[in-house]
Amino acid sequence: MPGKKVCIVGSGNWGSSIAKIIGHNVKASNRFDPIIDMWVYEELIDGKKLTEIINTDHENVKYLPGHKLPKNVIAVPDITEAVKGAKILVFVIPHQFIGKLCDQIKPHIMEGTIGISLIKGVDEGPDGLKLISDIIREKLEIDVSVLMGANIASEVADEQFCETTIGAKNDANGHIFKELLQTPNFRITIVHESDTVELCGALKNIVAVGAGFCDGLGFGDNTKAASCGVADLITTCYGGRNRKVAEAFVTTSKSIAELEAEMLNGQKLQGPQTSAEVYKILQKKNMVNKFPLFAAVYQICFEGKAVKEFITCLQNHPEHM
Ligand SMILES: NC(=O)C1=CN([C@@H]2O[C@H](COP(=O)(O)OP(=O)(O)OC[C@H]3O[C@@H](n4cnc5c(N)ncnc54)[C@H](O)[C@@H]3O)[C@@H](O)[C@H]2O)C=CC1
Ligand SMILES: O=C(CO)COP(=O)(O)O
Repeated sequence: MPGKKVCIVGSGNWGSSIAKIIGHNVKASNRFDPIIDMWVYEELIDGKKLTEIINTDHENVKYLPGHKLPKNVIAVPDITEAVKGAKILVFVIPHQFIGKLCDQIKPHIMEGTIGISLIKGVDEGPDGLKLISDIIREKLEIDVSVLMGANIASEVADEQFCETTIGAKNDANGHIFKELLQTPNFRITIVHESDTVELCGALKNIVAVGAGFCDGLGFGDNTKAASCGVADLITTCYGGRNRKVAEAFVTTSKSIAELEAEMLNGQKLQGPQTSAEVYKILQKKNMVNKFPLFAAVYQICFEGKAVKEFITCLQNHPEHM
């Protein structure tokens, strides 16, 4: 029986790192088709199409420069072409683009297709918070697992050791994804509580923005750790893009949007937007007071609250009263 075709939906910083892993792993297993299609949001780099550069030089020169992708990873600019015939879909795009993309993919979904989301973010549903995996699940009517962890893309691409978690409601599918994604330096644990895994991955980005504020304001380690938990939180609060841009927000007094464009060369922040989505949900549920850190990050990023008030917001936590 021929191996199942895999399509990677996305090709940013994390998408390209994951493509490196998947490209290698499919060669070692007859469960998968050895050719991988990777959907690339087309753009011109010095007048040349990014897909052509990737397919010729085997490097995503914009989003993961300095790393060669395996030659069996083929960049495809048309999403319908990329997903054609695929039974395994790996979603790895900034969360704000997922809804539209799923609508384009839907007519091409084959029976028995499964998906995994590596996307950190949330959306707002009619009853409150909506998981990105739920958007994919509902729009495409497929089983969706998630993968989240303390996984800064460039370090994974450098093959530095790290751990990650697959949340899989369907155990057998979780194991298929583990075979597709695990390497000696990218160790995977599978758990059933998929929603919890996804929620932690999404919400840590808001905390990372808070950590960047602390760095920008020159606070010490105790203060920064007051907003910090474990694993992905630690990583993101020291090494991530959300933290870096939030620090520059304090030291340059430019807007988050300006800094994102200036500092990230097309890469996208997930933290500020997640804080906005979460804030709206908390308001609807009358729960803003229970989440002072999330509320403060939102108000500083979007409502002009002075960043020097950041700690004041946290000092007034109801738990401390
Ligand atoms: N970069 C990292 O270290 C990690 C990222 N993640 C998560 O992975 C997800 C994807 O992030 P990255 O791969 O880092 O992306 P990125 O932030 O590096 O790149 C942005 C990507 O969005 C694409 N894009 C721009 N406009 C678009 C549009 N209108 N429609 C569709 N795509 C468009 C760009 O072509 C590019 O591929 C995010 O949810 C992020 O939180 C998770 C773990 C690590
Ligand atoms: O999710 C990440 C590390 O696990 C990357 O975080 P940033 O998007 O803040 O770089």
